[in-house]
Order: sequence, then structure tokens, then C-alpha cells
Amino acid sequence: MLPFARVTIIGLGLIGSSVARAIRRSMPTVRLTGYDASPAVRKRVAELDFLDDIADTAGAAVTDADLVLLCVPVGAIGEVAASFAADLPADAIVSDVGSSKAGVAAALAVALPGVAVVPAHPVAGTEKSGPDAGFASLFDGRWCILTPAGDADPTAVMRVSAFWEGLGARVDIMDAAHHDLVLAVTSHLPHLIAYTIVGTASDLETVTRSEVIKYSAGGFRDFTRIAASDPTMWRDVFLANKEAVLEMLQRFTEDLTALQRAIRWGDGDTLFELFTRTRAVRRSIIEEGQDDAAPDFGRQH
Ligand SMILES: NC(=O)C1=CN([C@@H]2O[C@H](COP(=O)(O)OP(=O)(O)OC[C@H]3O[C@@H](n4cnc5c(N)ncnc54)[C@H](O)[C@@H]3O)[C@@H](O)[C@H]2O)C=CC1
Ligand SMILES: O=C(O)C(=O)Cc1ccc(O)cc1
Repeated sequence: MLPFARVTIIGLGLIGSSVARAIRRSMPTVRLTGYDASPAVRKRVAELDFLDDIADTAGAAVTDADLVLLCVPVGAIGEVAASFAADLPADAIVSDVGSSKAGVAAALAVALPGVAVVPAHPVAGTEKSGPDAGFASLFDGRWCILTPAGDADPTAVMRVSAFWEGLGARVDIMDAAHHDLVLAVTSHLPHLIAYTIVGTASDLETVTRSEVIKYSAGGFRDFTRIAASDPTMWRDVFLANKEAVLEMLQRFTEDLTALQRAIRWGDGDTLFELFTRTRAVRRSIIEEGQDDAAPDFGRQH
């Protein structure tokens, strides 16, 4: 039996449109409704034809939903939830896909008092955004982390978990604060570093922009992919996950200073030991099947 029969997706960009396409692929009988604040996105989604209905307001989109999934930037989640609160059916479950979780849970608790909320984060994506960038296999074999509050209804948690498994994901459950600390180091800090290094290179006065493009070797090219990620989305993530990001940034700067010292003093052993250890981390990621060569991962999209 399907965990949900009528799903409403609010925010129809990369993640919202990927969820819709994955539902169409894996749960074709689900009735799919969507809403996006951008009229241009709504028009494009109508052309792409992966929904049954596109509503003109968030309130109209949720009226007969049994799952409402918020796929908007984390800074917009509280406001969009408040905009449909009065129209939400009493037994509907609300979830989201935000990249940071503690702030989102707090915003949803204020906007939707008494509603069954099961926040989620599919740890899968690309640097692209918008409805054209989505694809049905995005979540295949990827982790989706649920961060329900301690007093969340276990049946609601079970249904959201079954929903993500139905879309091809593997599900883990943890508390929101722990999620935010883990993702600060595995996702948020790497994006911050990428934004910084690409910014540094493009600000150089002695190296021209065309030289940066012409001679960008593999490492820099990989950073430019990540630094091309959506500015609104990432601005919101850093503002929402401020404490955990600052904590990880502090550790990172200390480690970077240690490497700076090793280079200055010609301490090759320190460099070699670290590079050996980090090579082993890469091997473990590949063995786990979470590398970018995993089947159907959407880098080419
Ligand atoms: N991009 C990625 O790789 C991943 C993103 N996420 C999370 O997914 C969420 C969505 O990200 P993307 O799909 O990448 O962004 P996107 O920019 O592709 O799509 C977001 C959509 O939300 C719409 N929107 C913004 N404010 C709205 C509002 N108040 N009401 C209705 N619609 C609104 C925008 O018009 C846009 O179409 C974010 O919270 C992000 O943190 C999670 C996993 C991966
Ligand atoms: O494109 C990449 O390398 C990503 O890291 C995608 C991504 C972005 C944000 C998330 O919360 C999860 C995954």
C-alpha cells in the first residue's frame, strides 16, 4: 500500500520537480499537485507535464493533500507554511527537504501548531536549479535523513520513511541538531570553501580571468561546479545553520593554519600523513557507493 495517495509539492525547482518525477516513476497512482511562487516556474512546469494539477496559491494546493512537501529555500519555509496553515486538512502530514533542519523545525512548529511535521533532507542534489534540472533517479541509492521531534507521531514518521524508500532512497533518522553538525562539515563547509576559492581566483589582479578559465585543472574545475550552486538556497543555509557552520569553520581554520605552518617549515611528514589519511576517506566513500560515479547520479543533467 502507498504511504500517501495525494501529495502536494510546494516549490517546483530541482528538488521539488525531482520528487514529482520520482513519484510519477515509482508511485504512478498518486495524485500530484504543485505550487510555486514564481509564475514563470508554474508555466514551465505545466509544459513539462509532471503534475496532475498546478494551483495558483499555496492554500489551494494543500486543500485535499495527505502529504505536503515543502521544497523551497530554508529561509522561506516558515512563511510558506503560514500561508497555507488555514487550508491544511486536519490529518495531513507536512514535510520538507531543507538542507538544514533545526531552524526549519522551529519555523514549522510556529507556523503549524498541532500539525504532524516530519522534516526530511534528501542528501542528493546538483549545482543546478529550476524545474528543468530535476530528474526521477536523483534519490536512487542516496540517503534521506529524517529529523522528527522526540514527540512526533511514530506512524507519521513511518509513512514519510516509506515514502522516501519508495522513491529509491535509503532512510536514516537522527535529531535535528546532530544533522546540522554533520551536514555542516560534509556539505555546508565544502560549499563555503568552493565559493571562497572561486571568488579568490576571480579577484586576482596578477592572474587574468581568461587564464583562470584556460588553465583550470581538475581541482579548480570541481570547485567551480559547486560554486555555481544556487545563491538564494545557499545564503539561506548559512544563515539558518550559523552555529554549526561557525563551529566547523573554526576547526577548519585551525587545521589549515597547521598545514600552512608545515609548508612554511618544510615539514613533509605532516603533509604526507594527512594526504594519506584523506585518500583513505575517499576510498571509503567509493566503497559505500556515495561517490559521483554512482549509477545514474545526475552530474550530466
Ligand atoms: N539543490 C540541491 O542540491 C538540494 C537542495 N535541497 C533543499 O531543497 C530546497 C529546494 O532547493 P532546490 O530545489 O535546489 O531550489 P530551486 O531554486 O531549484 O527551487 C526552489 C523553488 O522554490 C520556489 N519558491 C521560493 N520561495 C517560495 C515560496 N515562498 N513559495 C513557493 N515557492 C517558492 C522558487 O520559485 C523555486 O522554483 C532547499 O531548501 C534546499 O536546501 C536539498 C537537497 C539537495
Ligand atoms: O551538487 C553537490 O555536490 C551537492 O552537494 C548537492 C547537494 C546540495 C545540498 C544538499 O543539501 C544536498 C546535496
